[in-house]
This record gives sequence, structure tokens and C-alpha cells, in this order.
Amino acid sequence: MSTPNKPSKSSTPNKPTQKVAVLGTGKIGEALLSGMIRSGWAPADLLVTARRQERAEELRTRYGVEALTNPGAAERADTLILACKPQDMAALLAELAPHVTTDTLVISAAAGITTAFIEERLADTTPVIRVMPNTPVLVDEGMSVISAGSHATAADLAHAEDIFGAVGKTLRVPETQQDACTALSGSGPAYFYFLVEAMTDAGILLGLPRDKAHDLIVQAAIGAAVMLRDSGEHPVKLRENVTSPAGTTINAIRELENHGVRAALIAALEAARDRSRELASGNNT
Ligand SMILES: NC(=O)C1=CN([C@@H]2O[C@H](COP(=O)(O)OP(=O)(O)OC[C@H]3O[C@@H](n4cnc5c(N)ncnc54)[C@H](O)[C@@H]3O)[C@@H](O)[C@H]2O)C=CC1
Ligand SMILES: O=C(O)[C@@H]1CCC=N1
Repeated sequence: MSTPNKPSKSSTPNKPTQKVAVLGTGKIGEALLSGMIRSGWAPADLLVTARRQERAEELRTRYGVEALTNPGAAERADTLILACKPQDMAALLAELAPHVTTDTLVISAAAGITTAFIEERLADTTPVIRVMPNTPVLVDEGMSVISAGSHATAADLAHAEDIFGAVGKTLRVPETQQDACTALSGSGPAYFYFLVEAMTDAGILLGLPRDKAHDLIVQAAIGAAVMLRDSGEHPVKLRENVTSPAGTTINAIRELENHGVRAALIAALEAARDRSRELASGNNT
């Protein structure tokens, strides 16, 4: 969990206390902001930026945080969390570059964007960290995968872990693994929602009311997730325990295999990994 009001990494006169700014506060930025506040960060130590004035107002009212311009936030904060879309990153960095000093830690949460992409647009030796969170940060069950750029120190990594650890687990990986982690973890929740949606449709086909089908599948998902996390058993063993000889489950498994669901998932995650790789190269379509 995070420790608010940690000592400042900078004694620059205009940065008297440790402040974290979220730049581009959309879904992920707001999820992170709300989690930091839930875990004890003082709203006074958090800054936000948003493209639209109404959005800035909404964040100010909802969280009691100060909303600034991007340059204003860069000048006031010790740590900047860039949470805009990858396609908006070059423009945001161009706006920030004159205002970011080399004692400011820059953390990017954008899919695909490499630390090198950011470093080459900011002053030499600016520490940069790449993080891939996921939306369960909203319920403090996120996973944030963290990699250091060329100039980020051990203390910078620990600071990033402190921030993202407030809303779930963190994992350090070499940056070469970030695109794969984005496919598995950043996008991961979407696959489970997709499965729940499809299985709820199956419940409708089998004659159940939608709300009951939804509740049954969601509880099966929660139960399975907790067992995966806490039982210490391999998923194959857990599945075998459900799969009785000549029973119901094996008939379903045969259909999943016949329809190539395993191969479809492997191909799907490979496509997500490939798209993450493309995003840094400026492919915006
Ligand atoms: N949604 C998700 O599940 C995850 C998203 N991400 C990454 O997080 C980033 C944000 O994603 P979302 O929150 O889903 O998108 P979003 O569209 O909800 O939020 C992005 C926000 O950035 C704002 N913005 C863009 N340029 C700006 C600028 N120059 N100044 C101020 N604000 C600016 C937009 O107005 C928008 O509110 C993306 O880079 C994405 O790859 C990472 C992990 C998971
Ligand atoms: O779909 C996306 O590009 C973002 C990054 C990971 C999850 N959502």
C-alpha cells in the first residue's frame, strides 16, 4: 500500500512537497486517482489535467483535487502519470517537454508507447517508467506491470510500485515483455467480460432469465478466480476436478476444443501483442 506524503525526491523550490499529477484523466487515470485517494493519498497532493473544462470540473468536484493545464501540472508535480491514449502521446509530450525537468519522474500508462519514445521527446536523463495497469484498479484488484527506462533509478521504480500498489498488485518485467503483458494483463479483463457475455447468452438459449444467467456465470467466475488464486492448484487440476467421467463438463469441453477456443485465445492474445507493438510506431489507424 502506498505511503502518502513520502519525502520529496526533489528539493526544487517550486516543488516543496511530493505531488503526483495524472495527465489525461480518462478511465484509467480516474481509476488510479480514486484508488490513490482510497488508499490514503491526500487530494491536496494530487493534480489532474483533462482536455475538456467540464471534465476538469467533474474531477475537481468528485475528488477535491486541483485541475491544471498540462504545463502547470508539469511545473508543480514531482511525478507525472501520462494516461492519455497512445495516439495522443506525441502531442502531449510536445506540450510538456519545455516544462519537464530532469528531476521529474515521468510514468506512462499508455499501451505500446516505449520509454525510448518518451525519453527522446524530453530533456536528457529524465527518468521514465512504463506501466501497464488494468481496469480492476477500480476495485483495488488491478495488476500493474512496471518497466524502467534508461534513466529510472531503483528509487523511481519503488515509487511507481508504491503508487500502483495502492490499487492492486505490481510486477516488474523487462520492457521487452511489456507488449506481451499488455496483451495478457492490460487487455485481460476484457476477455473475461467477453466470456461472461457469451456464457450468459448460452443461459438464455437454455431458457434461463438473463439476470439469473448473469448471476450464475459471474459467481462461477468469482469462485473460479478465487480458487485459481488461493488453492495453489494448477488450472488443469482444477478443471479435472469439475470434469466427471461421462458427465456434463466433458461434453462442453469437447465442444470448446472442436471450435478451436484454445487456438482462438492464443491467436487473440498474439494479435493484441502485435497491436501494442504497432502503437509505438505511430500507426494510429
Ligand atoms: N482502458 C484500459 O483498460 C487500459 C488503458 N490503458 C492505457 O491508458 C491510456 C488511457 O486509456 P483510457 O483511460 O481507457 O482512455 P480515455 O480515453 O478514457 O482517457 C484518456 C484521456 O486523455 C485525455 N487527453 C488526451 N490528450 C490529452 C491532453 N493533451 N491533455 C489532457 N488530456 C488529454 C482524453 O481527453 C481522455 O479523457 C491509454 O494509453 C491506454 O493504452 C492501460 C491499461 C488499461
Ligand atoms: O485496448 C487498449 O488499447 C487498452 C490497453 C490495454 C487495455 N486497454
